[in-house]
Amino acid sequence: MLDVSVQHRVGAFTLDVDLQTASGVTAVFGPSGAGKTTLARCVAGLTRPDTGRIAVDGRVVFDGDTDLPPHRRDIGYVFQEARLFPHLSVRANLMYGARRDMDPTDVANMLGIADLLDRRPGGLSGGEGARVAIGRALLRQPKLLIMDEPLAALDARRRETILPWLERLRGAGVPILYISHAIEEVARLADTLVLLREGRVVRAGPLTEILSDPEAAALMGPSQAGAVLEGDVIEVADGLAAIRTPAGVLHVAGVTGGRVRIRIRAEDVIVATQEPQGLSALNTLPAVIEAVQAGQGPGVMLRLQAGDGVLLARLTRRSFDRLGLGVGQKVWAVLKTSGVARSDVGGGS
Ligand SMILES: Nc1ncnc2c1ncn2[C@@H]1O[C@H](COP(=O)(O)OP(=O)(O)OP(=O)(O)O)[C@@H](O)[C@H]1O
Repeated sequence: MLDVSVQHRVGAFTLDVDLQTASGVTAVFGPSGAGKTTLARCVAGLTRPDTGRIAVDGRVVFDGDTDLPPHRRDIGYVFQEARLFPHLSVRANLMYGARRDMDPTDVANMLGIADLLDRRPGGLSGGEGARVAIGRALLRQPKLLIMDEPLAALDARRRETILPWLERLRGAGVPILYISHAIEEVARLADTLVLLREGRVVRAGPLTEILSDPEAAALMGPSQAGAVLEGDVIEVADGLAAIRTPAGVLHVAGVTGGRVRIRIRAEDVIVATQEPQGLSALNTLPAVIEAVQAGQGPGVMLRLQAGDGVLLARLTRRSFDRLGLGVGQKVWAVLKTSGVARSDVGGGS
């Protein structure tokens, strides 16, 4: 879908990236200053890299000879702020740059903005404005949609309301390059994860694989680490959903049905050497320690194989030593399930 090899220097910073993405959502994740926006701008044609080659859907948009302007690259770009035209209606904003014979109805329905078509952007909430901006980009029928921190300008509550719409976008078939430094967003939306640091790709691969890799967790910062499990709701009772995941059945509140993704933060996993009794936590899974990654600080990251699923657990070195833990040992993982996301899309695990 996207084939990028670019080198670009700005001031003291050098971007040097080789990246090939598949269909679906590719998240580019990294700390502030990693070069995420610079990469997105090079792909979109807003920044001209010093050297390199960029192909979108097999078509070269930049190399030594070619440098197509942004509007000829068949790329949609959604920025942090919606950047809507205040004097145009929502409908006219949506249709801006789209083929005249396009009908915005389907896209407006998908994004839940069909009732807003005759309004002006001035009266829209931040979340509504963001959805209009996404709809406008989609209506140009891009070969690639770049979303650069599209939720960063929204508060936590608005982010929460718009994420399900973005989850629906995953099913719309347009490949998405999703730039973010918010791991919760990335864990909910992405199929493929690219870790960018200091202008370079340090890891790239399937999201679930990278998020369950202790070495990648160390690169991302241990407080961000957490494996993602995908599963199906098999029953809902007392407000709790039973979800069948590869790691076992988990019970989670706030989920109604369908296929879901659950991010389990490494900090929310407690490890016990015996099956715990009389515990308030709902989710206890038998597991085997598969790998141990010692950090520079007081923490140790464990990779646990639970059934056919993988979990990460972060313990203090002191607890690790006290419990006499090691690779190959059978343990019990006790989960404080958090960060549960509803996802309509059967991404498979
Ligand atoms: N015009 C410029 N002149 C000098 N340095 C620049 C310029 N533009 C970007 N940089 C530097 O390039 C580096 C990468 O910036 P970039 O905006 O791509 O990072 P980012 O990963 O998107 O960060 P954030 O998450 O904070 O948006 C930063 O160190 C930034 O200061």
